[in-house]
Amino acid sequence: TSVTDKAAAAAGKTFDYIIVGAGLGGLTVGNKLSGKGFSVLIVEAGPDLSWNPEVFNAEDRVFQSTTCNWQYPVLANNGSKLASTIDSGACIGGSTSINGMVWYRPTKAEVDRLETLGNSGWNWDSLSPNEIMFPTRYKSLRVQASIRPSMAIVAPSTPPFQQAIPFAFNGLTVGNDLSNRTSVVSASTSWTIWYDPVTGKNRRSSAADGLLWSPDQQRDCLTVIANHTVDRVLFSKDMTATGIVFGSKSAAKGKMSRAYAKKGVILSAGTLGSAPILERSGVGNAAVLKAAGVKQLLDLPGVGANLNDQPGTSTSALIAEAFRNDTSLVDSRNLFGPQISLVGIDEIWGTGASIYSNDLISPNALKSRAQALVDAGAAANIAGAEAILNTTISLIVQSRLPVAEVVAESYPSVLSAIFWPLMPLSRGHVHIKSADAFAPPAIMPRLLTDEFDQAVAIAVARRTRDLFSAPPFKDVVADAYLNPPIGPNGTDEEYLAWLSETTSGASHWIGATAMMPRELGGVVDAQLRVYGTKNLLVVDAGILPFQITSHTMSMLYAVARKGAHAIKIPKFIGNDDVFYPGMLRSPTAETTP
Ligand SMILES: Cc1cc2nc3c(=O)[nH]c(=O)nc-3n(C[C@H](O)[C@H](O)[C@H](O)COP(=O)(O)OP(=O)(O)OC[C@H]3O[C@@H](n4cnc5c(N)ncnc54)[C@H](O)[C@@H]3O)c2cc1C
Repeated sequence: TSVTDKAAAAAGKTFDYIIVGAGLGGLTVGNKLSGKGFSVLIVEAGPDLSWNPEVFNAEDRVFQSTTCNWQYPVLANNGSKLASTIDSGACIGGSTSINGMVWYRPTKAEVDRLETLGNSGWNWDSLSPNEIMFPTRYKSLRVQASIRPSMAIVAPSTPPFQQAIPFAFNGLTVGNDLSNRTSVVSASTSWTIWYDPVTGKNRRSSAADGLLWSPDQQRDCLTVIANHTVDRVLFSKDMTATGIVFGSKSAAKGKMSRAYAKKGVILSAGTLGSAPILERSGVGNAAVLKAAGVKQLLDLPGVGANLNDQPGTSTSALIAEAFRNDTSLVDSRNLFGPQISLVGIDEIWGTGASIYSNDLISPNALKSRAQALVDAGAAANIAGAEAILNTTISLIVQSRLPVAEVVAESYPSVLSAIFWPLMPLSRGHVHIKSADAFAPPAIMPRLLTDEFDQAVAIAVARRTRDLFSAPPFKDVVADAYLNPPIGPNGTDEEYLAWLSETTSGASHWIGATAMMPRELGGVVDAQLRVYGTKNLLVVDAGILPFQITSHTMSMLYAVARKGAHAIKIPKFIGNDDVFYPGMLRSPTAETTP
């Protein structure tokens, strides 16, 4: 494998495939295609930071670090610029170089819903979720990589949360393994890490670590160019993708180069990167392209719409001074300390859940929700908006999947409950503002604009505070209302005001190049091909039309694997496959390394 910063390695050259973005999707597909002998060029906007401990050392992970982070600017619902930014991986490895490393499987119900939304062949059986796992560098270390015994199941340091969480969420079953969940549980989780016996530390299993740097994954026919941004896709007259225009901002006068693809161009620039590339290439909504000064080649109004993330924030309580060194209570920033609970509408509202489910399934409510999305430019048309909303609603109401995730953590002076609605109905958009490849896109997430999402967030905020004022925390907490500083009788309006100030995306951005029928506003078909084009695919998180309850990574490795399959590699799953079944072992079966 050749990894370089030099445009000359590709300028004017022709490859079988060109992949845009060296993140989870791009590296997975690149690994598969080059593994079958195709010549592959991957162009990545960010640098190689594999040497940087903030990236490789899982235990020194820095939250919201500026390292390898686009920190995309973000717009409020009224169009004004917010002070907060959006985290997204900006180096080789993409977001897997900076993410939270939490890993568990999606459920059958939601995977099967991809097919009922009109994506033939996308179901539980064909995606083989029982084989969904992450790549790691050393096969021999795969058991340690899946989960460390010290944090297996419920981390020993978290029993107080285990005791308290069912108090806050009525009827919540305390389970032990999110990876194999069949219903709501409260548990620790698996991490995309591997244990390095040489340093005695856990290393991050990023897509780059497992698929690019790994000694047994080297290729003669794979070239990766770092520090070069892809501006646009080149098309022939019949809209066949023939290559890309790319360049580095620092090169003299931003000089751009071209590279050519015989068999295909694959966009894997992430949800917030691929839609802008399509738009700069003339593919998208007519009004957006006109405003940006880009000539439209293909009308595809769904590009950039349907943008979605889970709206996250956290409540916290102040621990009384006498208990701040109590290790049975405080996990001291233990990487494996957080305990995750997934809660459904029944655990949140009990018998009152029917008020919400009746509203969700009401045809009139559906119509006005869909109209609101179209009016906001968050859906291409009413039929598409209704189809997507209905999919999520049926997962909430019929399948009774969890609607919120609560991550409980304890620090020396505070107990904290980070949470987000898991299956939001709110949608936003991401578009270009100009044809400048180096200008950030205009991102308007419109988080918590749907009343159901608001209701879930308000209720979970209240419930997590019940948790702090109940046993076993009651006697050790000095102030159960530290954040938000809203007392026990806070109104919905007070909570909503706090939520709108503090909420930001959970970093699971999806949907801006959604896979669904074109007439519903879809951007790619079930083979991940961009409608109306030839030899152009999108393989990244943007193709997921609705949220998955398992964080995105596990699902996306399956998407990328299926994407590579769609490119028709003969004998795709074989001995050379890098996804090791050993990862699937139940955490209970782990042994000390
Ligand atoms: C802070 C954070 C925490 C997260 N935590 C978790 C977690 O704990 N568990 C989990 O399952 N998921 C988590 N995720 C989500 C998960 O990592 C992402 O969903 C996943 O990596 C997305 O894969 P992707 O291929 O779509 O994009 P990415 O992996 O982001 O890759 C896109 C790549 O394209 C490059 N690029 C963008 N534009 C261009 C351009 N114009 N030219 C060339 N290159 C370009 C980017 O620099 C990037 O390297 C987290 C994400 C973040 C950011």
